[in-house]
Amino acid sequence: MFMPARVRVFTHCFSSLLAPYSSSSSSLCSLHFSRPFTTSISQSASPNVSATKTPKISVSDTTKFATNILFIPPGIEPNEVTDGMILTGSNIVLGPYAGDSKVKEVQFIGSSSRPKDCPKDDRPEFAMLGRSNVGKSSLINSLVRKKEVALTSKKPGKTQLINHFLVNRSWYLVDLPGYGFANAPESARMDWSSFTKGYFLNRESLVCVLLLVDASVPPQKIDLDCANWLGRNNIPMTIVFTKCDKMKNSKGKRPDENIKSFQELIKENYKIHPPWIMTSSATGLGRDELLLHMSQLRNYWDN
Ligand SMILES: Nc1nc2c(ncn2[C@@H]2O[C@H](COP(=O)(O)OP(=O)(O)OP(=O)(O)O)[C@@H](O)[C@H]2O)c(=O)[nH]1
Ligand SMILES: [Mg+2]
Repeated sequence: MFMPARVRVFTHCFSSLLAPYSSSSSSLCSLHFSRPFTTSISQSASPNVSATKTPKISVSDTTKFATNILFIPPGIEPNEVTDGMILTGSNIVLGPYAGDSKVKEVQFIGSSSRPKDCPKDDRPEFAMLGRSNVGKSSLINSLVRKKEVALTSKKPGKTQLINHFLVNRSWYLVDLPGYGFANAPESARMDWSSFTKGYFLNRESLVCVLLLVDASVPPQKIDLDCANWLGRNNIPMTIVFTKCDKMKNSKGKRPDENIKSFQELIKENYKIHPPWIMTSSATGLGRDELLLHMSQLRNYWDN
């Protein structure tokens, strides 16, 4: 049976034993659930990037404890994981598919108002998804180290179209309109469900969705609903916590506490925890690590 590569490999075993799902999008969730990606990897697959085999050294108690919530990429067995293979500020294990993650050039290719108008060249792509103002466009600028490749604003609703940015002439970063719009003017609201959902459900070249979650606020229902919707539709995601520099927040909880709460809520729905990483576009935190993670997803995809 034909199954897109992304479904075979990178979905995170969304549990069918879910607590009742309250989102109005539940009618879209009739697709089958995938098996854990770790069991669907071909044993004969060989990495197409050079990688030094990490010597087996003892695994700390922390790692042993965390193994069931680590993201273990293709090419590695859970018992091969050592502390040094886990990317800082994340649950992501770096595997043999990780390769050159340097951004040498970036080109803005164009904006599309409909998913069917997006580039048709099948290059692998990563899409930024998240509430309006969470920092999607800023993260693109941070990843490519350019200030205004993607336009940002303090006001929510800045990005209104599907914007494709070609990196190193070989893969795309895709900036998308945000959902939520809690503080946005009425004119900036849009029908996220018909516009952006169509993109996620039909884009064959989508390697992974980067689901951006603001770490400076407690978990929001709309973000959890979004994560659940992606899981139910077998769309692979990496949770990217943004604004982790906002540590001096005197009111409310700190980013690390908010991240922990979000993880706890996500854990209920995923048998295998999706990859997550802490970032800040203001300080560059997590930038290199996220690029490395994307390189391993991309290289496996290309394989
Ligand atoms: N402190 C801090 N501020 C950030 C960070 N990322 C983004 N911001 C700020 O958050 C605001 C929104 O950033 P954008 O990148 O435009 O957010 P967006 O998600 O693209 O928003 P929409 O296009 O409206 O959906 C801007 O004022 C950014 O400077 C971050 O990591 N730390
Ligand atoms: Mg934007």
